[in-house]
Amino acid sequence: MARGIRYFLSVTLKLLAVMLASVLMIVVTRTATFPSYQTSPPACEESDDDFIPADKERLARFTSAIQLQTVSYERGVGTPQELVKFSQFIQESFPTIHGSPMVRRDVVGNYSLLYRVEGSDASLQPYMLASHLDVVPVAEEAKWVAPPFSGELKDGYIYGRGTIDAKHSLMGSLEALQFLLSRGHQPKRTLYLAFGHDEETQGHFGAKVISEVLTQRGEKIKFILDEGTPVGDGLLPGVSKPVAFIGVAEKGFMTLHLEVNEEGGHASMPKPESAIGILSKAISKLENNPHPNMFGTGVEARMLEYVATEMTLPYRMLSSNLWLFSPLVAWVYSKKPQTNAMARTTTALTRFNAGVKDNVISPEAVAVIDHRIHPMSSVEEVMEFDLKVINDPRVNVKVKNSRPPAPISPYGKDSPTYMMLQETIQQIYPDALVTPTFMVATTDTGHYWNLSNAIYRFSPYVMTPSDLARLHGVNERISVKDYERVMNFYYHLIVNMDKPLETKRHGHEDEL
Ligand SMILES: CCCCCCCC/C=C\CCCCCCCC(=O)N[C@@H](CCCCN)C(=O)O
Ligand SMILES: [Zn+2]
Ligand SMILES: [Zn+2]
Repeated sequence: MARGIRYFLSVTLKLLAVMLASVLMIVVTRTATFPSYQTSPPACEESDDDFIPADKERLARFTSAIQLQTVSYERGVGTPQELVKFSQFIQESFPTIHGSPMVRRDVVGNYSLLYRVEGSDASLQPYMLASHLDVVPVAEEAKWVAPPFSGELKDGYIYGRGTIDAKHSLMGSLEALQFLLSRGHQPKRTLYLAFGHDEETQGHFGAKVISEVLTQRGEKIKFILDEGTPVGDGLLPGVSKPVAFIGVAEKGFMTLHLEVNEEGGHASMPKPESAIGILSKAISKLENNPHPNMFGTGVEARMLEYVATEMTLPYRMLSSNLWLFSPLVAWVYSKKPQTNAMARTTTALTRFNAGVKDNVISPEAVAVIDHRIHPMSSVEEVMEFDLKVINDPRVNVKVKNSRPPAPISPYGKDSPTYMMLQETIQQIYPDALVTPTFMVATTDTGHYWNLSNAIYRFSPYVMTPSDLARLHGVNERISVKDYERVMNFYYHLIVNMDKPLETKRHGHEDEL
């Protein structure tokens, strides 16, 4: 009997050893032979007169744009006078654009701007560059090193609300267009510039109306580029080179209104449970029960694979073997807010209101939850999960607002438009790696899904880990160098969009 057990154990151990050796071999082989998704930057044809310098005039225009306090507060509550001023300022600052017979300008939804620059080849589908005129309000003004609406230049940086979100792309694309038109350039492909005025409150009166206008015109758009993920410096562990993240998708969102109504009364005779207590328990359950970690099921995994060959060895091994290490990477990702946001549907408790007086038991308690929905999940799945977690019929849960995750736009070598974007990025950042990702925040592109199946979100400035907090936060800023890159990025993009969307180099047919 004992011999039998010994034999069984030794066979099992041998089998395990063979399995382990095989797994090890696969891991080593994949690490050594994993394909590279990076392409070498296109040859540099740049000359001095093929470059937009961040000179005094251009910087002054950008500063003036930052000084306009185009704040969006709540849906439908903004700063109309400032938006009108911004619109006038744009008209005065870019006379070549506004005087060109090729350009049609429409004010849409009262304050948003839609420009159409007529291309010479009507057989080509138009494309669209998008941004927004509005900004978020300023909090903690005392902590700013320069006044938040000053556009002040300090140590090579321009400070101010809107410098990175997102007046750089609005002004940068206008500068590029003005530069090209002033040299007599007519684009081959028709180009739209779309600037919503209420992106920060979901674009219901701006981008949504722009989309309706374009739909009425029967437009189908070749590709759309909006504000988005940046060129990260130190954002991706294991990669020392800068990484340009192209947002090929975007999380959905669901804003929930939670309400509890109970009997109020005199604070001297409380019941065991109050409206405040019941709601607190519900939201505490939501916070303690995060939505499932979905890392490895979507674009976030491709993001790592695209840069795997450029990573330091341990990271390279993990990223080229996600079939095995996905659970480990998922766990690591869950540890930091910015990576956790890529791994799961997030739950942010953003408002909590109750009570009117110290000695009155509040009959009502209200909270707001801001969920950002992972591209592999859905509005329905998130709601079902929450109701199960709360599991209390006294908590009334209503959806204030929601949007499903965005469809995933084509990416990689099979997508000529993505490759064109990649090459344009490399013209500005020759040392950068380029990888697809999804946006954890939302953009106006949520209103453009019916216009195009190729929607990208990218902002051509560099962001370090410590810059993350500047976004919607204190000391938002962009370097002069980066603003110069932004202008030149749009310049190259417009020029590149006049070349055939290619084709031989990537093995595809020319397409419209
Ligand atoms: C491994 C990490 C790799 C991550 C790489 C990306 C790092 C992310 C860095 C920057 C993202 C910049 C995003 C800027 C766009 C912000 C858009 C925005 O503010 N949207 C608002 C819309 C509000 C609508 C009303 N709820 C939002 O999402 O809240
Ligand atoms: Zn923005
Ligand atoms: Zn924003």
